[in-house]
Order: sequence, then structure tokens, then C-alpha cells
Amino acid sequence: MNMSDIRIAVVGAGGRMGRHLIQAVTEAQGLRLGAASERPESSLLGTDAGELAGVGRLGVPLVADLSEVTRDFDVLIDFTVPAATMAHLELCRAAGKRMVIGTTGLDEDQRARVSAAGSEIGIVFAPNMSIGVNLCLKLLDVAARVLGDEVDIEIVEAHHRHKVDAPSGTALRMGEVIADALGRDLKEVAVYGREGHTGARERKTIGFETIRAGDVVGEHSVWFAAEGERIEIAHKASSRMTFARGAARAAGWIAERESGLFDMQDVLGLREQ
Ligand SMILES: NC(=O)C1=CN([C@@H]2O[C@H](COP(=O)(O)OP(=O)(O)OC[C@H]3O[C@@H](n4cnc5c(N)ncnc54)[C@H](OP(=O)(O)O)[C@@H]3O)[C@@H](O)[C@H]2O)C=CC1
Ligand SMILES: O=C(O)C1=N[C@H](C(=O)O)C[C@H](O)C1
Repeated sequence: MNMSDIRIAVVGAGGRMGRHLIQAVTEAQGLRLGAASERPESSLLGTDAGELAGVGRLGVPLVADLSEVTRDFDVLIDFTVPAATMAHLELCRAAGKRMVIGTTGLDEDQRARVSAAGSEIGIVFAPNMSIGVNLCLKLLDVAARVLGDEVDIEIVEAHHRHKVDAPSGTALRMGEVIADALGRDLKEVAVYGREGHTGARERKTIGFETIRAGDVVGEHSVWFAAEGERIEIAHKASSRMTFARGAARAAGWIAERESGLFDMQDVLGLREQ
């Protein structure tokens, strides 16, 4: 272990992403796990985070109260639930710690609070930390600008049966990118899961379809459909390590910035490409 490594706290350490994040932090050069937390009611409190994640003992036990271990980390990685993310945001603001937030399903007010906190601390906030999905966001921007109003646009996403928010944060971000490229307001043009006598499709709408089934890690497909041809831009994640490695990269990146709100386009240098 190198004592100059950036120290990371993983919250929701016992969750599907939490365990992968511990592994990714342990494998990343220049990072080490400094703290890990779970809910106060969790049966995992006191368990060694490394043993929980299957990477061997790290000497970092899961705690319920993160405020007791703020001296042990520089950057906090949060893939939990919106209410917990808001509590962690307040803690990081008060303690001057940077954050990487992957939690999805935040409402407008919660997103505004994350934005505001960016004036005080460095935050990377992105609904999907995979390189592939972030490349897809660039491709979607290009496709929307080229195909414009000549196509029908539909976003189809599939996730595991345990996912609690819909559409996925990634699908919504894809919709925002496309709407921005076409000068549309997503709030006005989004159509979520059709049913009944819907009438014919209106060209400028952007449709969202959600599948929840089995153990699907995360799949997104965007259709640009015209008369006679259809373009699909699709991404399929087959391992949560793709998100976890992206989050570890974001943690190393944000550690070098005092404040500001960023996303994975910034981390990957895709913003101006
Ligand atoms: N940005 C990205 O790249 C990705 C984002 N996500 C998002 O990450 C989030 C988590 O997903 P996933 O790991 O599958 O979900 P899980 O339910 O498996 O994990 C969430 C974890 O957070 C814990 N938790 C809840 N409240 C608190 C709290 N107050 N303090 C500490 N821990 C808490 C839960 O504990 P308990 O189980 O006891 O309730 C659980 O261990 C979702 O919003 C998902 O959409 C997921 C993958 C990629
Ligand atoms: O809950 C998940 O699992 C995932 N959530 C993210 C989202 O809502 O977009 C990202 C990924 O697809 C997995």
C-alpha cells in the first residue's frame, strides 16, 4: 500500500455496485479503500470490506456512521438510493470531501442540490460510468443532428428485476442528449410506455420503453426509424465492473479538482470531441 494513494470511501458497500466498487478501487493504481459504510440496520456492519467484496482482508470494517471516519477518506463514491445520497452530500459539503455519484432516480430538487454543492466541492455525477455508454451519448448527439426530424426516436432499456427506478438514469440522459441536439424540451416530448388507444405516433415525441427481468445488468438501445431503414445505437453491459472501473477512474480524476460539477464526459475528455 502506498501512503500517498487517494483514499476512497464506498457507501452502500454491501450492495450490488458497492462490492464491485470495492474491487475496482482495490485494483486501481493510485487509489486505496479508506472507509466503507452501510445502513445502520445492516447485518453487514463490522464486516471487513475486502472480505465482503472477495478481494481479501483490507482492514476496513463497514460502519454505519460515516461522520466517524471522515478523516479516513478523500473521495466518497456513492451508488445507493437518492435519500442516502442526499445525506452523504451534506456530509461531504460539511467535511470538504469530493464525491462520485452514480445513484439514479433523483428528483428535480435533489438534482438541484447536487448542482449547488458543486460550487463548494468537486463532484462527478453521472447515471452511467461505462466508457461504452458515454461514447454512445456522443454517437446519439451526432445521429440526432444528422437524422433530425426525419425519423421516429425510441429508447428501449432493460435491467434486472431488482432495479427500483424507471426509466433508467441512462435512458433519461440519452433522451436529454437527443432532445438537446434537436432543440426539443424532453419534458414536453417524452412518452413513457404506451398503452390503449394511443393514436398515431407524433414525429417529435421521444418514446421510452422499460423491461425489468431476471439478472440483466443493463442494456440500452436507441432506434432512429424512418420509412425504409432504421439505425440502432445500442449498448449492452455484461458486468458491473464496467461501471465500477469508470467510477474509480472518476474518483482519481476528481481528487485533483477543488470544486465543480462534472460528469463522465468530462472525466473521459469527450466533452469537446
Ligand atoms: N452510474 C452508474 O454507472 C450506475 C448506477 N447505478 C445506480 O446505483 C444505485 C445502486 O444500485 P445497486 O448497487 O444495484 O443497488 P443495491 O440496492 O444493490 O445497493 C444499494 C446499497 O445502498 C445501501 N444503502 C441504502 N441506504 C443507505 C444508507 N443510508 N447508507 C449506506 N448505505 C445505504 C443499500 O443497503 P440495503 O440493501 O441494506 O438497503 C444497498 O447495499 C442505483 O441507483 C442504480 O441505478 C447502478 C449501476 C451503474
Ligand atoms: O440499476 C442499475 O443496475 C443500473 N442503473 C443505471 C441507470 O439507471 O442508468 C446504469 C446501469 O444501466 C445499471
